Amino acid sequence: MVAATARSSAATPSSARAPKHWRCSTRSSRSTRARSERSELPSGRVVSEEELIPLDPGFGERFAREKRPPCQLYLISPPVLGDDFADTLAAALDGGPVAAFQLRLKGGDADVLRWAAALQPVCAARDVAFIVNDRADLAKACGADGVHLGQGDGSVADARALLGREAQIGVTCHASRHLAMEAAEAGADYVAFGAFYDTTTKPSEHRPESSILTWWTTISQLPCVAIGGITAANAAPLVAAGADFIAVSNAVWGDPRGAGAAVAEFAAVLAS
Ligand SMILES: Cc1ncc(COP(=O)(O)OP(=O)(O)O)c(N)n1
Ligand SMILES: Cc1nc(C(=O)O)sc1CCOP(=O)(O)O
Ligand SMILES: [Mg+2]
Repeated sequence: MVAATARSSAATPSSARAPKHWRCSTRSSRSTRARSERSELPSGRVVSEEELIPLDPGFGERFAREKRPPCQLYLISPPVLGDDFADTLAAALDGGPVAAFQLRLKGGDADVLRWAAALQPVCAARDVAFIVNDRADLAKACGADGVHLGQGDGSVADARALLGREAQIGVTCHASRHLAMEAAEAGADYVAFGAFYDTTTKPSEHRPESSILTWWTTISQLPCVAIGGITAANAAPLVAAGADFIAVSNAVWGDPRGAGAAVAEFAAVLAS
């Protein structure tokens, strides 16, 4: 995905590719389907199996996990961008290794396209994948490397048809193993779990345990992203649990020392 080998460039904006071995999804689609069955409680409420059988926090210790590339940083833009944000982004990306940057703006199309034009070259010059949030059509319009889709942002199939096989398509999966398996089967390039910690950037009622990352990396080669309230001080358990990427917004853009210093601190955590 956004990644280990993100190779974004101005000339070939869609060239951020996942290593081939990260592309295939789950090892066994048969077990995937079995695990995602749904049951009906006596009350009539339909629940997924995962709600009935919580994950054993020690799950990962009983399985050998394949070695994966080290965890990388995935930056999420602030919700509102100041006039000098292109410079702020450049400072952030120069602070340490960053795999991807997501443009996450909730204003109009014109705002997204204007900022994409300003920020994409900053990312491309540094080999950082440029991902557009929510909208495959806008990702296509600006030649982004990919799109991040929430559960209400359209299907992976439609985004793939529009953006092509090289595009990086990520899917929000909250705290749900079921959603992650569905996303993988639909052809996503990464699954995102969150929010792991309190965050004011995007209120979330979902609070996964870090063990969901361990579970995912045990059953799937597809990269997983951890998001939500992540700081340099609280990232380590998520990295240890298996996150392939940590996605961060406020801890970088809100750092009083500046975004570059914040990225450098994350780099130190990821290197340790
Ligand atoms: C990497 C990553 N993970 C999760 C999200 C959240 O997406 P979504 O649930 O659609 O919410 P919004 O960000 O659109 O408000 C994300 N953007 N990126
Ligand atoms: C955009 C987003 N999605 C989340 C999810 O749980 O899916 S949490 C989140 C906010 C991430 O920003 P910060 O690093 O400032 O908490
Ligand atoms: Mg969304």
